[in-house]
Amino acid sequence: MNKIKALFSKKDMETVSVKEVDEIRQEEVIKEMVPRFKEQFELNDYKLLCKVGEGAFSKVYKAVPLNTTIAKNHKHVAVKIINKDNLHEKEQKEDSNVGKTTTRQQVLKEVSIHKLISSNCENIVQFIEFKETRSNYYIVQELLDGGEIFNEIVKYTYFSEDLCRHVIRQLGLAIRHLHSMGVVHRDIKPENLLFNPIAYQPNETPKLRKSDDPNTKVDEGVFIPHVGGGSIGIVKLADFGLSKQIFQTNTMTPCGTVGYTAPEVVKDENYSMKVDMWGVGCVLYTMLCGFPPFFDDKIDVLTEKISKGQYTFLKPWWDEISDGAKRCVRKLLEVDPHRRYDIEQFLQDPWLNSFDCEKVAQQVQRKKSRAHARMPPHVDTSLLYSPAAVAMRDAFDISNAVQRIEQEKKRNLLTSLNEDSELLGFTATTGLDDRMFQLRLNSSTIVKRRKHKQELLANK
Ligand SMILES: Nc1ncnc2c1ncn2[C@@H]1O[C@H](COP(=O)(O)OP(=O)(O)OP(=O)(O)O)[C@@H](O)[C@H]1O
Repeated sequence: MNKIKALFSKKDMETVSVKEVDEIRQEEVIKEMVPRFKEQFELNDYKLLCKVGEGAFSKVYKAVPLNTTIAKNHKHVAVKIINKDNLHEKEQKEDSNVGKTTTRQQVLKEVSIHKLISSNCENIVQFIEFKETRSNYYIVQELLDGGEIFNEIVKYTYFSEDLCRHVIRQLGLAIRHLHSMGVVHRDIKPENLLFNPIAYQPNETPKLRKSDDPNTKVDEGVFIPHVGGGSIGIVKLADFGLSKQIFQTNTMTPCGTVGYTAPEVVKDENYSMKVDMWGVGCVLYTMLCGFPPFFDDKIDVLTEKISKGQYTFLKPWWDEISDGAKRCVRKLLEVDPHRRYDIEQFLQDPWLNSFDCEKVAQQVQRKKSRAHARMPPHVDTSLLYSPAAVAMRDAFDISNAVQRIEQEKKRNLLTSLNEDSELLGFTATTGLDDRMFQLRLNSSTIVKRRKHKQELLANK
């Protein structure tokens, strides 16, 4: 209350605005709040409000800066907290997380790289400061209120080509900045793309593809060039835990998230900046159709598919996607890194530079009216709109993939076949190799993730 008294003593009653008093009150209330999280005890300069994310070794909180210099520029921030004890415990239990941030030196490396690259690029999450206490490391960064692009893919099932261009171009600009500083990210995935939200504008007539279930497809709304679509505005690249400054030298450290890892990495060959371009290809593919290019429950089969570049533009999901978009994906998912797009080539790609919302909208509208007539009668529409997106994170996370292999070994095949109600599966019906796109997604994994999301929301 002293601050309020001071304010009144400086100004006369009439000139003190309600807003000024409210702001001070809010500040005082926040300071007095009882800490809800154990991570708060050693952290004096920030008030943790709620958990906004979690990684293999960290928890990320939305927080209010109490230090006025930081509060001047940031009403809220994101504090990534890495607990030192958890880190060592996990390190011993999960040797599958090789290459992830583990030691103090690696945390400091993440910090120094993030610091180095976050200025002068609008598409990289801004670094604010680093703190270390007895129990934790704290990496303070700008808060991206929208959350992960991953969740938006799950929400809308896939993105329109306009929205894909909007997102992937911004990722491209972030990567150009990184690569120009000799830094390779090595973990490009939709979970590491965060965004600032914009107001959602519904479409008068929602656009549908023939693979959509009209009862459940959430429309992404109006796309506004250079502003965004859905509720996705500015997109920024996050998580520099696997980044490495390599300059001209090639690197051989295994890293990344299995499904998005480049062939030269899974084959243990020397690799370069081009691994990020493979990641861009995987993200673009996933945004365009709603499921990832490489998918398999068995890690060795998945690895084999990646190393051979075995992916397809599956029917019917890819039928309405333009040739330009497919060409761009092909140039990125090129097994030979020498033939793969580099960042400059990607940013000059004709499809990427062809904003044509009107034309696309008309085409979609025309196709929509024919959509149901063309739907093959044997295709179960309830399985078309990708449940794969919901399971993507699990499917691509190294530790989860390894866990699944273990579970699979334990599980008797017959029992698992009898658990029909627990398995969501679909097999495409074209002449292509079925194994390429047979997805068997364990619904319990989906349920677990949904529960986890509910807990996160409840904590907010
Ligand atoms: N600046 C931010 N603003 C908002 N949310 C964030 C921010 N940084 C991270 N998050 C959320 O926290 C999650 C985990 O953060 P991050 O990826 O940095 O942690 P990690 O431990 O390195 O994760 P991983 O296991 O993927 O390596 C992100 O996927 C995102 O949902």
